[in-house]
Amino acid sequence: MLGKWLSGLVSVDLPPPLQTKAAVELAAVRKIYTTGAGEFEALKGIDLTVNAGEFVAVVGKSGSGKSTLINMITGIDRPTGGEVWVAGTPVHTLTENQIAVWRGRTVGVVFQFFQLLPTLTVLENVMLPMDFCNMYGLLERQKRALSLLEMVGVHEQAHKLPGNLSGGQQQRVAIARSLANDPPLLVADEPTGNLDSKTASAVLDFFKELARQGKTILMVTHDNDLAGRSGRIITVYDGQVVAAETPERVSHV
Ligand SMILES: Nc1ncnc2c1ncn2[C@@H]1O[C@H](COP(=O)(O)OP(=O)(O)OP(=O)(O)O)[C@@H](O)[C@H]1O
Repeated sequence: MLGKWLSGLVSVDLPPPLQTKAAVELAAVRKIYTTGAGEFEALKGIDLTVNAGEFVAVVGKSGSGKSTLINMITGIDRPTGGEVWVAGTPVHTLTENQIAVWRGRTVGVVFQFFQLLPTLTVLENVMLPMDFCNMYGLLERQKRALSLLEMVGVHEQAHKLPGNLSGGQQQRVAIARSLANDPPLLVADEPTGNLDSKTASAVLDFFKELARQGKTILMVTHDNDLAGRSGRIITVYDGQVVAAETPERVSHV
């Protein structure tokens, strides 16, 4: 059943991306949640441009709309209005199947609680996005997964189950997995929220290095010190972007 669905996805066509310098462009993005208590406008017309190779931290109080914003960019959820462009693809126009394929190839996602599959080995977890998108040959997938694990320093754990690794090691595996299909954009929602400060700092260094190599990184964080080490801080307040400053500027306001 799953295999049939996956092979169906492999044949899904995506619109050819437009040539653009921007990695992410949001225009007048709105998100309204409908609940039993009525409608709630979580995003109130967001305009935002992030260029390729930028490392951007997204900060803001709890409930301000950071995760909702990130979910619009990854296609995990859809905007009620406005446009979301990622690397020249109009994400807001894609079908559900197109979004699944597009995300697998274009966006690496890292979560606070790692979300590794507990019954697969570390190696299999990292190979999963390549299997899902039918990227690289079968032998190449394993080689590539091992080299990504080596890059994040956990290759010796490759044949263990995630539950046998520390939190910091699991997050490194999750980062390796997010890079499996060599996506141009990495989106991390509170990636260090469950890590001690030393491990969190190491994860941040790793993101900085990836940005230096040309990846675009968007990281939601509650940690102002870590945000200050990114290239740019975007502050979300009450469903709106209220500041998009350089860290130097933000640290003085
Ligand atoms: N599925 C949903 N249905 C209804 N309301 C939602 C839903 N998801 C989020 N919200 C509401 O939208 C607002 C923004 O939520 P969001 O999770 O984006 O904020 P956040 O800044 O990421 O918060 P946190 O830092 O606590 O994760 C909140 O008021 C939240 O309660």
